[in-house]
Amino acid sequence: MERPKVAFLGPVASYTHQAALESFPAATHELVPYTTIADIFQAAQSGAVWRGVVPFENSTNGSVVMTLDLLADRKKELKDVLVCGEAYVDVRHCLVGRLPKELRPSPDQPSRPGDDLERFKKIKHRIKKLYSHPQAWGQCELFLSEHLKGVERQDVSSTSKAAEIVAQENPCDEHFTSGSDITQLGPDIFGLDILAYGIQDESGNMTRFFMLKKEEPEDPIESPLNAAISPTSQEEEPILTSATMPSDYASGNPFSQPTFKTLISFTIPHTSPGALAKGLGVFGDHGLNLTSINTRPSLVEPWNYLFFVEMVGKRERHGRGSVNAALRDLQGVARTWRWLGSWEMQVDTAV
Ligand SMILES: O=C(O)C(=O)C[C@]1(C(=O)O)C=C[C@@H](O)C=C1
Repeated sequence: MERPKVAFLGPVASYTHQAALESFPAATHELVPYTTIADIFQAAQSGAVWRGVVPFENSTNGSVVMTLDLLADRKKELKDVLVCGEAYVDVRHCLVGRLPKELRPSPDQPSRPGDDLERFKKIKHRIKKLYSHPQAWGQCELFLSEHLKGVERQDVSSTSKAAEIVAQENPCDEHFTSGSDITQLGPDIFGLDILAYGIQDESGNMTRFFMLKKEEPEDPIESPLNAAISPTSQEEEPILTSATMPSDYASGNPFSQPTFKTLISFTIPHTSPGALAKGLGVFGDHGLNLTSINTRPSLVEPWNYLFFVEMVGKRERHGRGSVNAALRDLQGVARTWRWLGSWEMQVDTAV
């Protein structure tokens, strides 16, 4: 039987690949590498894949701007893409490259903690260029500024792409000029050596990933997509809700009800004083706990923004509940809004 396709940011061994493997086992899913986060959104929109996995935010370096910009969907080419899940992955960056033969640890000699750093100090002057995903630099700033200050950095589409380039540029130890950081899966796959383990600034460094899908008929009715909301569309919107789940999230109780999260984007009339406070106020009015807020330029007019809010709760097709009620109120104060999905919340392992 054909396995459902899942898109991830390739090549293999990126953190997005790791997140995809954790949520969609390779035995039952076909994991397909894509070059950019935009390609993954497009593959979800076109139905070329059943699910897509994209990074959303990192605990050290914050939001992944590319993902927010695609969720903003300014060209209205991704109108059916919804977030349908999340996953947390521990991100332990490794600097990889090629060690000279004499410094390569022998397989039968277990290496001791700190060995890698001692080795690294002997060869760091040979590193002339670093490659990585832009999001990763900000997670490793302390190590990079202490040991590799001033070394040229080149942004590439993923940490595994960086490792692939480094492997090609350094076919043998005599040609060791560049390094990249990558998951611990990477060095074996690309035939590279780990020059330094765990170079991220924060030991608890984590990235949260979103699972994307194309909207399905059983999903709640889509909101008027980034379009002006007229009073009639407010009445026509058939929002039927049920009570949102009681929130004992992160309790770890296996018998508790699953808890959901919802992502909404909206724009406000910027010249109207208090518009943003009113927009955010509707969620508080309905007892909804906001879990993240982001903004991106709307690109409709300079200094106008699109706001993203994430909350605990679920928009449902049938019944009455807090998220649906808040969305009804939001229609009265927002210029445009869009529901971007509701999904079962996962517990951050650091909690
Ligand atoms: O380059 C990768 O390995 C990715 O999966 C991308 C990405 C990101 O965009 O945040 C994912 C996790 C890490 O935080 C660094 C990079």
